[in-house]
Formats: sequence, structure tokens, C-alpha cells
Amino acid sequence: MSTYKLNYTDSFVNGDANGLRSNPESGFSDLSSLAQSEKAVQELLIQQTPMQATDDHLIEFSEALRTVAKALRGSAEGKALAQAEAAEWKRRYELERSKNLELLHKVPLNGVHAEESHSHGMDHSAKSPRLRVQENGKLGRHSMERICSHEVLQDGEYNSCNGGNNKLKRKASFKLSWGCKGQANDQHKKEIVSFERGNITTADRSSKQISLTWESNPQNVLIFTKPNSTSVRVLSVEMVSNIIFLFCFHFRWLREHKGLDIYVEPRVKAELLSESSYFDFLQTWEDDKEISLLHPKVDLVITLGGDGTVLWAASMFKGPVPPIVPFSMGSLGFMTPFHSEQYRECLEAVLRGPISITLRHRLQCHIIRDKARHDYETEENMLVLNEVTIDRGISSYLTNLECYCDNSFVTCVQGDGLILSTTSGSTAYSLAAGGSMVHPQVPGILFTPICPHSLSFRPLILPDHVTVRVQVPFNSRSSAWVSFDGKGRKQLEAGDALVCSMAPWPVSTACQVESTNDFLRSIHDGLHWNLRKTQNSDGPRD
Ligand SMILES: NC(=O)c1ccc[n+]([C@@H]2O[C@H](COP(=O)([O-])OP(=O)(O)OC[C@H]3O[C@@H](n4cnc5c(N)ncnc54)[C@H](O)[C@@H]3O)[C@@H](O)[C@H]2O)c1
Ligand SMILES: Nc1ncnc2c1ncn2[C@@H]1O[C@H](COP(=O)(O)OP(=O)(O)OP(=O)(O)O)[C@@H](O)[C@H]1O
Repeated sequence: MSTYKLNYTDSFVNGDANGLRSNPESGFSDLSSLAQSEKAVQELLIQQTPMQATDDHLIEFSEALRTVAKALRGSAEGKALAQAEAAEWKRRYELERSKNLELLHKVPLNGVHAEESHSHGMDHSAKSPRLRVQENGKLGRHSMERICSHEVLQDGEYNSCNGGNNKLKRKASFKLSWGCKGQANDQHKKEIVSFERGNITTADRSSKQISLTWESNPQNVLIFTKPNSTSVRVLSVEMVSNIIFLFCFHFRWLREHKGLDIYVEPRVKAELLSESSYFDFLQTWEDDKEISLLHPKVDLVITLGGDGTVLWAASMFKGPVPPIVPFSMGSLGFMTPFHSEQYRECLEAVLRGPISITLRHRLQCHIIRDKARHDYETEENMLVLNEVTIDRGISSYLTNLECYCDNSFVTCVQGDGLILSTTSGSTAYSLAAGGSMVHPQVPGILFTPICPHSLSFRPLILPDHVTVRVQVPFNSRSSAWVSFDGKGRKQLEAGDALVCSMAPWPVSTACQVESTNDFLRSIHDGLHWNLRKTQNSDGPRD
């Protein structure tokens, strides 16, 4: 059988100048060949000077050639500069990395040297980073393939929360690994498609069983709680005291509160302090902007509430999100598989690891205003875990929304509105509007109309790599309203557009059992999905 090769294209590289591809490693050789071509053009112009006087077309043509040569030269120069800059950044990164590795060995962990603490009978799961690096080498041959791991991160910033004690904060390191069901793990291939001898075989599947294993001890916990709930308040008092015990028990070197930081919202700290001054050690923040500084510090997020509290916690992180352990204290729990009564066992299991997680994708959305079309600065990006909704708001007119997918026209929505949902959000508003329920780890964007005034508008599921644009046409009778996970309403005037694509920062939530089991349990218990009395066996038969 003949062999052949399939290419895939990435929309971001389509703009490459083909002429510059001859030597991808170096922009400098491109530069010299361009200089030669430009010289050749000039020579041609000089040779043909007598003809130019009479032939306007030739002059135009030579001018065009000169412009092209100039543009190509500019592009090659830019490329060369970018390469030089990249090399410089790589050099700085290597330098920083070796400095950090050195530091890791020298800087005391909570007052105790890494080597010292290890030799003083601490928990053997808490190994020094250097040992972990060696283990990682072995892990490559392990049956579970490692997809993501960060060694101990050092944010290099000083803690600005709560008065800013000037100690260098460290972040716990963990690794995520995955395996495919029904496939011998050691045969697992990293590449998505292989084209050996002309046969196409998929080696990677989108549905992965992901597990999280701590590689160093989590020390910084952030707790979010649902407001105005007495039961949540009572549990948070108990849990905060117990978390300290749990962590001390698991990681004996974290005696007392030394090294363990618990962050709570300002409201919660005030509530807890009104119970007892004991809670004075809790960390918090004053300005909401400070929350954005928490990611480099927080190892683990705990939520006490319903799905809304998980959405709230995720919305606090405008970039990467630490793993979330969600405890249910609401009526519906699609993203909160842990029962609050069993929080001790659950937290122990999480600290012990490895734990299954669901990697929930988020959508990043931004509004482009017609008025500010030419402005460099656009409105802030919004990240949603469930969905972004474009609806008619208080207007009683039909919304009229033009929808495009990667610049291809999709359709015009005439109805109450449109929901662009993640697969995690498929069981929320999208479901109520007639969208399908989708396993949260299926990568895709749900395109679900709200009350479309048409007999044939079925919901769509689009692949995760597309960009969707929803625009209010200039001839629209009314404006539309956008909301993000049911919050933060913004008005879209005629000509304004919402652009939405998959965000690079998913939200990992801990599973009770594993992703699929948890999903099925939630639709059975939460929605009583397909509940029907079983038919009697005594009746007509074939
Ligand atoms: N008609 C509807 O079903 C409708 C209308 C508006 C908003 N919502 C949903 O409410 C969400 C905001 O939640 P909230 O708690 O802040 O508001 P909320 O307090 O109004 O609660 C909305 C309900 O949706 C449930 N929910 C949230 N996310 C879910 C998910 N991924 N799967 C299944 N159920 C989920 C919550 O548990 C809650 O019961 C929005 O993102 C939207 O999906 C639904
Ligand atoms: N830490 C928080 N700070 C401010 N608002 C929050 C916080 N946690 C949750 N909320 C908001 O409170 C509302 C209710 O929260 P949540 O959905 O968790 O509880 P619930 O309504 O009791 O749950 P369920 O709908 O499952 O019964 C949501 O709109 C959510 O955005």
C-alpha cells in the first residue's frame, strides 16, 4: 500500500509568508536572499531606464516589485528580531531555572532545610524536588502518561495579602496523568493520529480519565462559601479548625499552623472572628484586585455551597485555576459531588491522592463595540464555566442575532436569544432551552437557541477549536443583553459583537468516584433523568 501524508492547518499560521519558508531556522539567510532580489530589481530598473520613459506599465510593475521586496525584507527582519528575542528569553529562562533549582536546595522550608526536614522523619510522600525530578524520568515509562506537571513553583513575589509577611511563598507541585479506557496503557501513543503505511489510526481519545497526584505538599488552601446560609457558616467554623488538624496529621512537619495558610473571603473572616478571636490567623484580602494575585499562592480551593459557589470560585481566577474540591450544600449538585457531612474523609482522600478529576473547559468571551472598532484596547475578557447568554433582556421584541463560526455564516437567531455553553454547562440553562446533555470532558461548544421562532432550529454542538461571533445587526429593532454564567449583564447595541472561543485555562474539580460515574450520578440524582416505572413482565410477548 502506498504511504501518504495528511496535513492539518492552524488558523494562526496561515499568515506565514511562503517565500520565507526556505530556511525556517534562520531569518538571517532569508534577509540576504531578499537583499539580493531587491538589488536585482534595482539593476533591472537601471538597465531598463530608456524604456521606462515610454512605458508607464513597466514603471508601475517595477514599483510594485520594489514594494514587495521591501515588505518581504521587513518581514524577514521582524522574524530575525523575534528569533533573537526568543533566544534571549530562553537564555534568561534557563538561568532563572538553574537559580531556582539551586534555591530549592538552599531555601529553608518553613524554617527547616529541605534536606533536614526530609531526614527528620517527615512524611515520606513529601520528597525533595530534586528527588522528584529523578522520579519523573522514571514516570515516562510508567503505564499512566503524564500530561502536565509543575515542579514546585516559586512566584518570586512577596505575600501582599494580610499585611504582607515577607516570606517567599511556595506552591505545591502535582502531576496530572491520564489513560484511555480499553487500551493497554503501555501501547499508548502520544500523537493524535498516526499515518504509518497509509493507515489512519487514532491513538488519543478526547475522553480521558485524569488523575491528580501531589508531588509536594499543598500548604495554601482557599475556601469559598455560599453567603447568607447558616448551615454553611456552621460548617465553615468546624472545617477551618479541622483542616489544620488534617494537614498537620498528614504532613507532620506542618506543625501548628506553621507553613499552612488558609485564605477566606473578607466576609467569612469577619463572620468567623465574630465567633472567636482564634480565627485571627486566617488570611484574607481587602481589595478584589488582590484575588488575582492568589493563583500563584493557592494550592487547593474548597467550596461550600451549590453549583453557583463553584461558578463563583472559578470566576475569581482570570487565568489558571487551582484544583477545586466542591462540597455540596445546595439542592442541586452537578459540580459538587462531595457530601459536606463526609468532608473529613474526602479531604483526607484528596490530600493522600491520587484523585480523579474532571477537567472542565471554560469559554473566553469579549465584546467588540462598533463604536470602538478601531480602538486598540477592547473590553476585558470574561471567562465562563457554564455559558454566555445573549438574550432580549427586558425588551419585548425578538432578538435578531447574526452568528458566525470561524467567519462562516451559521445562522440568524430570531427568538429570545442564544446560549453558547461549555459541556459542563450543558446541564444548566442550555438543558432548559432544549440542548443536549454532554459529558463535561467532551470538548465542544454548545450552540443552543432560546425559544427560536422557527420550526426547524435544532441545537448544535461545535468543535472546541472554533471561534464563534454573535453580532447584533445594524437593522436590529432592539439591543441585546449578554450575561456570563448568569451574571454581569452587558448591553449589546446594533453593530456590537460578542466573540467567544475555548479558553486555555480549564477548571479541575475533584471527583467523588471518577468523571463519568459522577456525571451519570448527577443527572440521575439531580434531574431524575429518564425515570420511569419498570414495565411488568406479565404481558404480551413476541
Ligand atoms: N432556565 C434556566 O434553567 C436558567 C435560567 C437562568 C440561569 N440558569 C443557570 O444558572 C446558572 C447560574 O447559577 P447560580 O447558582 O449562580 O444561579 P441560581 O442561584 O439562580 O441557580 C441556578 C440553578 O442552576 C443550577 N446549575 C448551575 N450550574 C449548573 C450546571 N453546570 N449543571 C446543572 N445545574 C446547574 C444551580 O445548581 C441552580 O440550581 C447559569 O450559569 C445558568 O446556567 C438557568
Ligand atoms: N462566595 C460567594 N460570594 C458571593 N456570591 C456567591 C458566593 N458563592 C455563591 N454565590 C452566589 O450565591 C448564589 C447561590 O449559590 P449556590 O448556587 O452555590 O447555592 P444554592 O442556590 O443553594 O445552590 P442550589 O441552586 O444547588 O440549591 C449564586 O448565585 C452564587 O453566584
